[in-house]
Amino acid sequence: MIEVSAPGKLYIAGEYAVVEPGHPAILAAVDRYLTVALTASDGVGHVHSSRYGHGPVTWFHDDDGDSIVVEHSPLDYVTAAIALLERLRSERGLRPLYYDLHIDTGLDDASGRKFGLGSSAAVTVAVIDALNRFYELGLSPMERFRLALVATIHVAPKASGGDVAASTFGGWIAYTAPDRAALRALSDDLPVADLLARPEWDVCTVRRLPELAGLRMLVGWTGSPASTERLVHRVSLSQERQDRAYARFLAESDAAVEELVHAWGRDPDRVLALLRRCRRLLDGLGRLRGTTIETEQLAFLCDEAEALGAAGKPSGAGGGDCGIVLAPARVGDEALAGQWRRNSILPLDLHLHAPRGADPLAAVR
Ligand SMILES: Nc1ncnc2c1ncn2[C@@H]1O[C@H](COP(=O)(O)OP(=O)(O)O)[C@@H](O)[C@H]1O
Ligand SMILES: C[C@@](O)(CCOP(=O)(O)OP(=O)(O)O)CC(=O)O
Repeated sequence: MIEVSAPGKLYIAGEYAVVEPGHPAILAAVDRYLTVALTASDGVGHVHSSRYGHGPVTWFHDDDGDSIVVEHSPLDYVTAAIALLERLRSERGLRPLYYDLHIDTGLDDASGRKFGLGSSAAVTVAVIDALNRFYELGLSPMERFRLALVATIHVAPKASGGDVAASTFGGWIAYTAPDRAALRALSDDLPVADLLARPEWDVCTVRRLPELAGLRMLVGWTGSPASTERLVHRVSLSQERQDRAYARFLAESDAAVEELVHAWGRDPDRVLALLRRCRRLLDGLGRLRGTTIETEQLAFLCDEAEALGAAGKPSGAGGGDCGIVLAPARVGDEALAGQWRRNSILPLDLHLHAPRGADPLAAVR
């Protein structure tokens, strides 16, 4: 049996901007995991997961052995990852084999509450990792990341892949996305090995951030996001003014995130000031788009943090889910968590998932 696990993630800064190729975000991998156990099987493959309701997803090789057929499956990250790795396996002239996957997620809580810790990325990364070991493909971490991102954009074409990078590489990272639309357009026609080496990846960067100096991260969960429709408001600006404001958002986000990257391991006060700035940029984007990124609870979490001399921000798409706080030692956990509980914000006991083994990433200097 092969067993692998992949960590969840939290966005720290740069969300939304990161959807545009080449624009940076900072993420953390966190110590909650999704596990995939692979066992060899015969004649048919099964995927077992609580996510699939009553029965497993069933798949088998087609007659040529160069693609898989999935029975009764919704478009899905797991089968997208299997299909892509099986293509690569076939390109390498390796014999098709059968296996069962058992997926066990620790990213949601026992009662099924979804914390928004990036389960789709973790499951994709873990399946690629398991199949790499099973077929002994010898893929590097960067190749596994690229494969997981290509599988992801088969299901969610707009996803930036920041969560995929955090889950693959662990620790704190700075990330910029490739042009996913271009890669997706190429992905069915090119051999997988060629796709991984395309120039479209050049703008995609993953950099290693050092330990966070003088601050610690706290995470509060405000509940699952409300329906997007309820959070969408009418925007009265002309298209031209919206475009200009969006371009300004991107430029300001880039500047703040790059400064944050450089202050990260060095200057806690600067990190706090920049995180507060990122909070306001995100709120401004919400207003521009007519969506509520910073809900009342998230605003409360951020305001309380700022009042105590820390900094807080919605993490990810917003509209609910998690808020993060970076706090200096002088701000005690209980000061914040006590306030949170009175406002139905659940403190999550999450910490950084540090990268294991030799680090393939270039460090920020
Ligand atoms: N335990 C799991 N088993 C199988 N697939 C999973 C599992 N957890 C998540 N997924 C996949 O990821 C999708 C959830 O992705 P999404 O709604 O974007 O949430 P997240 O923000 O956690 O990534 C599910 O619909 C499913 O396809
Ligand atoms: C807006 C984003 O930049 C960040 C969204 O972060 P979340 O952590 O909220 O992600 P999901 O729950 O998977 O939708 C979109 C992106 O980067 O793809």
